[in-house]
Amino acid sequence: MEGMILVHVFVFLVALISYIFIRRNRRDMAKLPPGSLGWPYIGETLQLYSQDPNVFFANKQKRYGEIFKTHILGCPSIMLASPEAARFVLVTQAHLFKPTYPKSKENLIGPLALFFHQGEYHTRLRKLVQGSLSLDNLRGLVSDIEAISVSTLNSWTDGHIVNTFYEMKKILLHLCFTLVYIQVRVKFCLHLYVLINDFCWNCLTINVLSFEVGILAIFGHLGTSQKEQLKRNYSIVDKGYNSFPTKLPGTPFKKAIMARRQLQKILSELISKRKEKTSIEKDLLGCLLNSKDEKGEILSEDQIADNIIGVLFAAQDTTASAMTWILKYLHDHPKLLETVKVILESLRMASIISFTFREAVTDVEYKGFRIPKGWKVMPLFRNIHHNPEFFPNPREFDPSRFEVAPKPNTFMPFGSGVHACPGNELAKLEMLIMVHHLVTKYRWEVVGSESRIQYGPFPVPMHGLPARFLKEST
Ligand code: HEM
Repeated sequence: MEGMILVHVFVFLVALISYIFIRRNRRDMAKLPPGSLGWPYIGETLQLYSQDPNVFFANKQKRYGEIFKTHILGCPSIMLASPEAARFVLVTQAHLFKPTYPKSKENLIGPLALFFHQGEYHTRLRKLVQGSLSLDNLRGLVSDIEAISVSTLNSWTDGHIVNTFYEMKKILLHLCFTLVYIQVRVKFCLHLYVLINDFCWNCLTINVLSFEVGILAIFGHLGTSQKEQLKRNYSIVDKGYNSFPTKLPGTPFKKAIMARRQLQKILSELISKRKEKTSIEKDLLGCLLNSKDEKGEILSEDQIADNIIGVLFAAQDTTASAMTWILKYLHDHPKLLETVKVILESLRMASIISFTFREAVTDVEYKGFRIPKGWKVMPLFRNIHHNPEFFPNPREFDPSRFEVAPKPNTFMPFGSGVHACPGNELAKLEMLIMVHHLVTKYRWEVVGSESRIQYGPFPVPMHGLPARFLKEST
């Protein structure tokens, strides 16, 4: 009897060891995806910067297929250009990949902002942000958005040439103030584009009138000096965000760090003032201030500030860029007035967020390929949106393709999974209102025939789409 037990134990152990051995071997055997890691350390960074990044990725996909490796900005990376792979990283196996940003950007926005985190903290913050951007809350904003859009559009019609992108940003700045009670805008940057970007941000001077009205709508009556401080610091952070991250005195980055500190101070004062109020507001600041976790803990002031700045950062250039593209496509295809489809097709064509970043937190195997721990993983939204298998003649602007819903996971302008965009309804609302007023009451012509794109960091028609606007006589 004892002998039998020993034999069973022996057989079981042999089976177990073989299983572990085979599994490990299989994992070791799983190879890295095809592709080139380029030169030591610099990898393929130079190739990437010497051309349009979208061409770089598209050529790679042609050569290696839907999953390939490269090495950029000092990071070994794996690019994923199929809907299934994007879903794997962003949705089904999201816990195996963490969000990743350069430290310099993280510090400028605020390291406690939700998109740098995953797990419990992220879930808690996300609920609050989503709550403040709920359809119920947005309904209350419709008339504000309309008023802002109409007054901005009217201000364009005196015959001068408008830098469309820059003007769109003003609208959004305005709206953001209304939305979250704060004063900073930092661009939602995908760090590959940081050094590519030579777009001139100097043109950012916040429109005094809209700034004043926004401040009034948000804070009631603020002292002139406080308003001026907000305006000044806001534009400094904005300028420094995409500059080279050096702390040498006098550089735009160093100035941005200092401006960010100032904003923190101003925000802190505004938070204290809000705390003194007895009424409970439903906006983002209200949601963050009133939140308690299961232990009854409230959010710290830094957590609140970083997340307010973070939401603004995520909200502004993305929507301004999308609206500028919509204007361009509407201008190029004047007969297409079916607003919703035009917006969707513009989002597909422009693919504002061309890709996103994650980092593998452990060795991961995907379709027989190994994604080593610590490597960057990039789902390439643009490549998916421009794949003829999912969108025939992908370079053609054709809103009618949205008469039929796209196949699952092939259309992700707002991302997917736990970090998908909580502001997507607001963005769509803004775009709808803006386009509605534009096409019903205004006409415009694009000045010049520039077809190039600039990245700042999001794709925008060159020079921000200079255009002249006319109000239609009623
Ligand atoms: C056309 C406009 C917009 C586009 C194309 C866009 C796109 C995206 C995408 C693709 C992501 C996911 C990034 C990732 O997975 O790494 C994202 C995240 C985010 N977006 Fe947007 N967005 C837009 C407008 C907005 C607006 C208006 C807001 C807020 C008012 C906003 C707030 C956020 C936030 C807070 C996140 C991070 C969510 C998280 O990490 O859980 N976005 N956005």
